Amino acid sequence: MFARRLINLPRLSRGLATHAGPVTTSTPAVLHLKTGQSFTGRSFGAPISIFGETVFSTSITSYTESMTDPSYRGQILVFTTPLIGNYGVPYNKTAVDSQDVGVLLESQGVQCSAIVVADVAEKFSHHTAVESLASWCKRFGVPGITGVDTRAITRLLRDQGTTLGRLAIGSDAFSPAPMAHEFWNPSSENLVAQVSTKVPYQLNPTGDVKIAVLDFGAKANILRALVRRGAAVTVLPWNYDFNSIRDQYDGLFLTNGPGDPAKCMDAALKLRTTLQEWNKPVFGICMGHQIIGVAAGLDAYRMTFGNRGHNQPVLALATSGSITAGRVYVTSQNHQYALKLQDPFPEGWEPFFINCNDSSVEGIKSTPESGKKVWGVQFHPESAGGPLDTIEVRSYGILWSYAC
Ligand SMILES: NC(=O)CC[C@H](N)C(=O)O
Repeated sequence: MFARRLINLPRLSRGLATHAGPVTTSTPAVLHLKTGQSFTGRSFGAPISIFGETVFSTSITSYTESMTDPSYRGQILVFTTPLIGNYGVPYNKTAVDSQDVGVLLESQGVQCSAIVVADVAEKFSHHTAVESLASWCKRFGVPGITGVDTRAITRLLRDQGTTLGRLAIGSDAFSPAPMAHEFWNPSSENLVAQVSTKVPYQLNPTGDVKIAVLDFGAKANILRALVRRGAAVTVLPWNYDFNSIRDQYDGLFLTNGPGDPAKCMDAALKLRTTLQEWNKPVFGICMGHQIIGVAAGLDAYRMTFGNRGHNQPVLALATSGSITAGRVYVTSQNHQYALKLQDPFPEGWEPFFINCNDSSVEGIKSTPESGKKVWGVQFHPESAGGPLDTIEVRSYGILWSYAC
């Protein structure tokens, strides 16, 4: 597959590996926060003004993966790492066949609404790079602001919590900040319905284990991870009635996705029936984990500023598969909501991981006595980008448990 991917890369990708030249303009840009603060800088990317939910990520690398993750839909993403864009953007297409999801990054295009960086790289250099971060943003209609104090913005977001924002570009930058009621709130919409597949499709149909995937806004690497382990994958819209076809499958997977899990109650109620009546493996990541938790009887809540970055430590509370109770794993995360830790847990369920920084629930599983094989993790074991500590979670999630 690797060789095929190289063959399919266009010549362009090698010819333009390094670029020198200005990527910013002198066009002014202002980031307004609903809480009243404004930050003035310079514009890059698309010269358009937008609203969004302002969040910060502590990831040092993988801006391309983060920005193409559908879970960032509607968000103005502040990078705490000062220099962003220095390795450019790779060609985002791979071979299109039934075994490949067709993209190198996490989806076809940029998903976040805007980005905020201290210092956008004027030069980029990487052997896979075909364009600058600024030109990529421009092509996808995504504005950026550079030259702002991202440390100050991050401190505000940590203290005040995730805040609605507006990135005003060009002449809009000279207009007064919007009134509090004018800020658009992406969480008021069903973002999952916007990013989920509209029609079912298959990957690797000749695979030996048949997995149905409920798509809440899947990162491509989740689908790759299943296909590479030999699964025949059927991707279904987020609210598809899986119970009507479940007999055809060996396992069910629920993906990550943007926004408030409360917007996906329909899926959680259908899943409750699945969990009651079906004993095959079910596994979920991030939004998928939250939906499993809600279906199991737990509550989800909105965190103050969420967890976003590739350096989030989680403590395992149970031993299962390659995971050992008492060990800490470094994980990749991107979430604003979490499941409430309650005591006791609903019957048949137990906490699996807990966050070492804020004690939020990072994983749940069915108990051994329940006779079920159900797991959910709040973090991203598929690690694109991010550390590989929990990489095996994805195997035992469905395929390992099926094989055992
Ligand atoms: N990455 C995700 O799936 C995010 C889950 C959910 N939308 C949240 O923000 O908590």
